[in-house]
Amino acid sequence: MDAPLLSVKDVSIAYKVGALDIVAVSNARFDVPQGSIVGLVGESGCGKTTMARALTRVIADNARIKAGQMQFAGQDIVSLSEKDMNSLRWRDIAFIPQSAMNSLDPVYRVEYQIVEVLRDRGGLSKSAARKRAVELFEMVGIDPGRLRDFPHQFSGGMRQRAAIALALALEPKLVVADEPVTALDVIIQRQILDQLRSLQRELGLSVIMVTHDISVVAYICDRTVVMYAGKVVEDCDTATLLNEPLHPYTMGLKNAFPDLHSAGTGILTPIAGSPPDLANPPPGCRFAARCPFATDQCRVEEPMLTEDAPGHFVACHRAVEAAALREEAKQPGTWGTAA
Ligand SMILES: Nc1ncnc2c1ncn2[C@@H]1O[C@H](COP(=O)(O)OP(=O)(O)OP(=O)(O)O)[C@@H](O)[C@H]1O
Repeated sequence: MDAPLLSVKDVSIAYKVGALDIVAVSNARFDVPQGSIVGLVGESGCGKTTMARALTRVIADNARIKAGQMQFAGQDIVSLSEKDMNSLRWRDIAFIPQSAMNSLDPVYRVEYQIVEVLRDRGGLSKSAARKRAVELFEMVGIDPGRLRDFPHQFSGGMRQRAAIALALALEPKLVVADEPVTALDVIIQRQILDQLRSLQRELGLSVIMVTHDISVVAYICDRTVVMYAGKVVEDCDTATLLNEPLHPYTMGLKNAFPDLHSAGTGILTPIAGSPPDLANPPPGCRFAARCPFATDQCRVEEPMLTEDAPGHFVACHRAVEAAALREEAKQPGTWGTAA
């Protein structure tokens, strides 16, 4: 088997707020195989964006990567000099933010912005960059006649496509997309995800798709990493994750989202309660207070992420009983009773 394009190993990232250390990502580990789409999924605040941004090393001033390695194509992103990291950005690792307005500047025409990236970062001449901008717009399904528009003249879906075009400008190996379709309606979401999928196949890209929505993961991701309160709790291929999840949190997430394929008529069951305070996380399993299956052991002893079956990682003391727990998890009453 090929070496993964990216290998995240025991990464911890903390924010300093006054005297507090908020450990937003704690000992995260996962791989991104070459040419695959890997979902990073979990509720708001679980550390997905922090993890994703750390891959480009564009993190908040008060954030620090405290430990771990991020091996990307043989280089450790954590220990690269700022100069080397800068040459990796755009060219090897590109970022698509949640709001395209974070990558498109409202005061410049879209063409100018794409051409600037191609000239500055890619060393293209002005005429070659203009030609490439036309190709990129065609690639993401926007009429190149719209290149001279300003971002505000685009619909939300077009802006997001333009942000994808910008990210793909220099043919990166890895695209990190942070909730790229969250702000859009479901039909446009599907169109953009389909487009991203076909571009990913065509160009042999690897993609990290950050999302809180497990239906997005189901729709597009080959593998999925589930995060809870800064920890990776499950990581496996998406079909297994959806059909035979081992972690109760994954079981709960599945009940909580509509299916992107369906009209969304199924009954949704939220997971009662909220995640713990990351400045003062509880001992044991961080999900225990909301887990309908938690035992005394779960409340005191932290479960380690272990490989339960080849390529299937889980951090749960009760993983061996998962088949029975999955049946219980399907009952809506199971989820309202967490302490
Ligand atoms: N600049 C910051 N300073 C202090 N704490 C922060 C900062 N940015 C994020 N956090 C905290 O870090 C934790 C993880 O946030 P992060 O944005 O990575 O989560 P997320 O899963 O991407 O959530 P969302 O989907 O809401 O963006 C949260 O508790 C958040 O409040």
